Amino acid sequence: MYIDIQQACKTFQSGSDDTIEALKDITLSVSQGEFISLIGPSGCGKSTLLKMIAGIERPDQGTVCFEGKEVSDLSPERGYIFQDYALFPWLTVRQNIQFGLRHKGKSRKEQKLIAEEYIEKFKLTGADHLFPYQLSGGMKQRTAIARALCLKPGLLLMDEPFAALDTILRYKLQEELLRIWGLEQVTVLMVTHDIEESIYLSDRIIVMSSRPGFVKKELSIPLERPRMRTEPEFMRLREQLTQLLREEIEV
Ligand SMILES: Nc1ncnc2c1ncn2[C@@H]1O[C@H](COP(=O)(O)OP(=O)(O)OP(=O)(O)O)[C@@H](O)[C@H]1O
Repeated sequence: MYIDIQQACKTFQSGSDDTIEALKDITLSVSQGEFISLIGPSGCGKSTLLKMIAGIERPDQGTVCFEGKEVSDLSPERGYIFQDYALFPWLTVRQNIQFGLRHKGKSRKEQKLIAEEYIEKFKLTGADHLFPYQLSGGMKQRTAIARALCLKPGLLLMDEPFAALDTILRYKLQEELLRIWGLEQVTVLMVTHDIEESIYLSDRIIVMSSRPGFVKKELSIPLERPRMRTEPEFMRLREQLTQLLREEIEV
């Protein structure tokens, strides 16, 4: 199994005495090449789970394995895209993309060639000399994905990558992400709050319970791509997921 999580638990200390039980007995397996969405109420531990797979957080109990080995540290094999993209503000688009390549020990010539390829692939030509504060939300997002993907990770972990974007741009970038996913043969695990987005993109949707988060339901999406948001099966799945989430969210 590509990712294998067995009964992982995570509790955080908040203040001197209080603890927050974020994740409880998470068991989850992911095959290579799958596109998975994690969906669940706010604060149920989705980001924590993603960070455990990235190697940013460690479980208190249970195991998180990637390609058969327990995750103990960050690795370029597991690209992580933060909620706010975390671009380096003092570097241009091109320099942001080249950054990881330099650290991976690529020669200057290779860095330039690979950066150029990804600037083109992500339609950032003409914006390559701009700094993050000069970019639109979509450009920031494309730079962050290009920066992660140019390192050729096997796994792409994305934390609400489209949350800050307007609907049309979000649709366009969802299509773009599917295109890249098909092209790069990368496995994707994405956190989202958007039910429609999860159905449009995923092979499988993992629905988490409210905190402490556990896997409430796994839903395979049998629809052919490209998917139509208006087709009856899409709408039925949307209704089913809405109902599952409603049960978890107290108002
Ligand atoms: N480093 C930390 N220290 C203390 N508490 C934390 C830490 N990281 C997360 N938490 C707490 O753990 C719980 C789960 O947080 P997490 O960010 O994983 O949830 P989430 O499902 O991604 O939330 P959202 O959907 O709102 O982004 C929350 O109650 C959060 O406050």
